[in-house]
Amino acid sequence: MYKIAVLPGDGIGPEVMKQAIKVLDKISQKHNISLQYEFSDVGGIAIDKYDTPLPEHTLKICENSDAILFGSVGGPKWENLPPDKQPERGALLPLRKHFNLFANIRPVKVFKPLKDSCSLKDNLIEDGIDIVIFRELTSGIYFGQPKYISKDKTYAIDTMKYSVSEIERIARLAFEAARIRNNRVTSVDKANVLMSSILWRETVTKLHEAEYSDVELNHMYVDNAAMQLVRNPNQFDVILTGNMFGDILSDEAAMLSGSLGMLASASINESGFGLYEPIGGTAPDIAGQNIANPIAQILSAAYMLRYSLKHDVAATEIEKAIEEVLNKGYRTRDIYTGKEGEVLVNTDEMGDLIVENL
Ligand SMILES: NC(=O)C1=CN([C@@H]2O[C@H](COP(=O)(O)OP(=O)(O)OC[C@H]3O[C@@H](n4cnc5c(N)ncnc54)[C@H](O)[C@@H]3O)[C@@H](O)[C@H]2O)C=CC1
Ligand SMILES: CC(C)CC(=O)C(=O)O
Ligand SMILES: [Mg+2]
Repeated sequence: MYKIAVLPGDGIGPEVMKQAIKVLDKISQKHNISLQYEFSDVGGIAIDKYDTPLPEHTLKICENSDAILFGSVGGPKWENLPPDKQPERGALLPLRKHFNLFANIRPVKVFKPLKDSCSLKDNLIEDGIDIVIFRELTSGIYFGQPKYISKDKTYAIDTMKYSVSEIERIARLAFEAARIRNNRVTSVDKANVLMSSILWRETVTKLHEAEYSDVELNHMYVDNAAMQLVRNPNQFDVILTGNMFGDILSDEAAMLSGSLGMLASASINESGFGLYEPIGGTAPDIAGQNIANPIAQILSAAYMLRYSLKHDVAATEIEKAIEEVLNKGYRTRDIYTGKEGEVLVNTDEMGDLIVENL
């Protein structure tokens, strides 16, 4: 029996999590996988209830679980609180740090039926797109100290710090992934300006020479990478990068797949424990309307089955069911283009359709 900590969070989090649970219920029944969900509050909803974004009992539930299925946290209601009390800084980042989830893996795939929703022209995605971003998740500028706004509020400081061991451990995973994919790693940095990026580049180069010289490696500045992702995404196989660059590039890459609502991620530590979440946020602009795309959350559940629970067949079946539903023309609003054959559905309906196709 697997214990799953389920933390829906804020905004669209609970709406899309409900769909992921429906899918997990169906697939676990089908494959006789015993799942025990432990729901708990995190983020803004936890601030409202317990005056803290990461209550002790939520952390305990996560510690006693085999994996964490996470929605997303934050929203306008909580953004003026002191920094440490805000949902993102006070819950999500501490959770990532607490479990040492240093590797954030963000696969970018275009489901063929969504060619028309993709922000690129058809000819660019004829062969599909299959990229995976390895983003360092527990260090870099989001965590480096010092980090403060001066008392008189005339300046502020963030620190972009990376150690060799932090760079090596994420780079190693990226090289290993490339070996079982198309054998290419693009390491993205800003080594023409940042000291941490100079060390990043040197470290990746040394590791490559010492242990992974069979993998093709090239280095790219992040500004160029942002442009190249739109110009010619198929040049990328594995993208290896730091915390902030990976955050930004993966939102950009989401538009290759049609919508931020389509991409999920796995954040794992050295022992394989993982937190699984959509790459996007709480989407306050559409929350509460039953129109969000639940596919990213459902894919997060599939990645959880694959990476933490080692049920690859079940995960693949979920991915196939999603493809099938898209093939039949069903679209939530974010991926709806109005073309003949498309049927606009809401969040609940999309969840039900995926369950039916399992
Ligand atoms: N992992 C997390 O918990 C994250 C939390 N956030 C937080 O979320 C809040 C809102 O942030 P934003 O910058 O607006 O980013 P966002 O990712 O929530 O939304 C950006 C845009 O994408 C759309 N979108 C996102 N997910 C969607 C889905 N599943 N279906 C359809 N459309 C979708 C939204 O409607 C919006 O127009 C902030 O408080 C932010 O800090 C942001 C990113 C990640
Ligand atoms: C709080 C943010 C770092 C969350 C985010 O945007 C992400 O992890 O993609
Ligand atoms: Mg982000």
